[in-house]
Amino acid sequence: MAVEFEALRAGGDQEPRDEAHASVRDGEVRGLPGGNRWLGVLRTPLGWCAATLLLLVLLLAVFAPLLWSGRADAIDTGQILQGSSGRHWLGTDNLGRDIFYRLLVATRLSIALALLATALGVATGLVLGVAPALLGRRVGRTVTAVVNVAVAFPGLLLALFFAVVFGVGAKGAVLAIGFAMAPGFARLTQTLVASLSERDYVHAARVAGVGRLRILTRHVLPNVSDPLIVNATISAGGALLAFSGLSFLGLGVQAPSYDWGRLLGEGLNGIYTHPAAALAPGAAVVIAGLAFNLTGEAVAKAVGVPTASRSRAPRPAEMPAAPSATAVVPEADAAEVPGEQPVLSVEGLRVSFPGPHGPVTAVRGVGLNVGEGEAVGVVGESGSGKSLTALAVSRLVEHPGEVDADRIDFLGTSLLTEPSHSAVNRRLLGTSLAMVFQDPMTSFNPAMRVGRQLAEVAEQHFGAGRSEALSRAVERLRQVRMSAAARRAAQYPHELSGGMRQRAMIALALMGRPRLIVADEPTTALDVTVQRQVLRLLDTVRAGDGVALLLISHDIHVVAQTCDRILVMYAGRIVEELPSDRLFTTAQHPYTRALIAAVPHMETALDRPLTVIPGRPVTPDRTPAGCAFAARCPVAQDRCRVDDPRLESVEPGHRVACWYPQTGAGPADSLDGKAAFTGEEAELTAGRAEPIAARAEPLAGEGEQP
Ligand SMILES: Nc1ncnc2c1ncn2[C@@H]1O[C@H](COP(=O)(O)OP(=O)(O)OP(=O)(O)O)[C@@H](O)[C@H]1O
Repeated sequence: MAVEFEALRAGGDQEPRDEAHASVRDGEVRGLPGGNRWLGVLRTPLGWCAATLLLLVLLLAVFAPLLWSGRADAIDTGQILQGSSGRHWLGTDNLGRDIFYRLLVATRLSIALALLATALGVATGLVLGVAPALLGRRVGRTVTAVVNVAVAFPGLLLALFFAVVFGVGAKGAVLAIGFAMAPGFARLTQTLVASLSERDYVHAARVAGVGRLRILTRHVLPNVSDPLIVNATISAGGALLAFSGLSFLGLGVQAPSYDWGRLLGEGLNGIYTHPAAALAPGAAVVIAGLAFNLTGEAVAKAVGVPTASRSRAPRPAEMPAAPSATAVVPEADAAEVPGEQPVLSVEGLRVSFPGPHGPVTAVRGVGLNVGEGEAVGVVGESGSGKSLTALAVSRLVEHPGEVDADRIDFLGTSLLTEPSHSAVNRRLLGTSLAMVFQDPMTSFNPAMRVGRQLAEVAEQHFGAGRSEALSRAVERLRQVRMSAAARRAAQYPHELSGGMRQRAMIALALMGRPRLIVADEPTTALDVTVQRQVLRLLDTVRAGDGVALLLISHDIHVVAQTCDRILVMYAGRIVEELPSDRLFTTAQHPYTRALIAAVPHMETALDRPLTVIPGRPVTPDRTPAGCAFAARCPVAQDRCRVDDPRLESVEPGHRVACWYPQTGAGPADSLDGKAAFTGEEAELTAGRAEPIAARAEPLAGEGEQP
């Protein structure tokens, strides 16, 4: 019993089952229908053994009491405590009753009580497991702490404790075993829910204003059901063993009822004279327990969930390597957007996470404005804080991340006056802000049809009925040039190609009435052709509907082609802001110029090494004093290593945070010959920043096949 409980507890500590889900979906992507997978598993030794044993146990549980209860209960005082014989295969008990028939009849009670206890354990565990996601942070933390304490107790000890609390008898034992199993399930559920709540499609649902309960029931629980079912099946074997143990100790089933544990206890008195009477109930417990365990393993194999016997060891959590050195940063105001009030206005945005030596600030005083219908690109190396900035303005940074800002105004309303998940923020962001994430596969709930996911926004925000919402979803899919939109709406995300999924994601973004689309690396996972189509689609949407766009990318050419203005981020700060048509001619920050120079292009000489930016980007926990780029900068002076420069305006619409901005006709001029740059930069001219809308090519979505 303890072994099974501990296995369940260990399951709770395992890595989130992303791999499991990935493999399930991979199986589907490879085109294996669900039925074939199950048949395939049934043909394996594990599959047919599990199926045969389970069938045998269930048949006995259903039919044995109907067929043989008369014989099992028949008292024969002339045959008391007989050994095995042709008439009584396993001998008789102290009232002369046939032990073999009693054993068969006891199957029903033994199995039923074990299943009941398992159901109670799973249900209680589920409630405790989802509570932190549903309740506020404080209550959630308390529930998690209680679960953690309960998990620390050995399962056997908990079961015995509850058995004493709930009293002797079958009912008390069911409650005892059920509640003893609950902490393990709660931990497993918490881990699974927590791992899924960081998925893009959950973020997307959250930003679309879908409530917590609905997110949990529609987007999270259906996707964690596989591992829970597998663990429940395996735990049923443990519950059977636990129940037999309690009955054996006299704490479970009471006379005149009997289960295998009770028969085992009675048989033990004569173990030396009639061993079969004790061994047979023990064997029955082992066989039935094996049936549940093997079934659990077979189910796991079919759905692709790693079980305790098939999973790898948990990885230790990643720890920051060095003491936090959060630099003090000069605050920068966002550049003015000419004309009307900006759609988004952010000032002094900081995002920090707790570190071993105090908070580590990953976004350090970012200020930005996005005007009506304007496309603003955020570019920078990996880890520069682009995604966190996007998540922070969308109010999606999760605990323990802390967002602090002087101002985050969206459509003239401050998002800081209300808690991030407040109904006011949800409504405002849900209808007017949309997010498009990098990975179109993780951006959709794999268990829901595409059309339904789109329709959810219309149902949630516009009170549309089911069919009306679905027709709106199909209409939006058509708008993003999805071929056979109605058919695609009825498909699951894995049935669409990567480009189609990203189009569907944009259609999802358009289900509300977005005034701003935040697209975080929307084309990184796509090939070059599809990338162009998606970028052009975003541009068309922007031009057609006047939707503002905040496009995040590590590819400076992608943002230059798509956006009006570019913000270059380094180490959690904006180091340069300029119009994209001036990027290749007048960029002044050495980092921006290095980024431009590092991108190979058609004219790049293939016989020379590609240009790279020397050194590595700084991490938030090792941000140095002074300019964070100084250690990699070919023009840095002593001052750069001491004082961090402010983001200062150098000309209208152009701001640079550098003590020694590089001026000249092209980014390469003043840096030519320095370590980070080559003469190839000179070839990067203004003509390269051709806006996508200027091209006459049609969108080529129709021909795309999944
Ligand atoms: N939940 C978190 N806890 C601690 N640090 C985090 C967390 N999320 C992000 N960071 C850190 O914040 C920094 C900025 O992360 P962010 O994801 O914004 O970078 P990015 O520029 O978007 O990079 P990429 O292009 O690779 O996504 C990184 O150093 C990252 O390690």
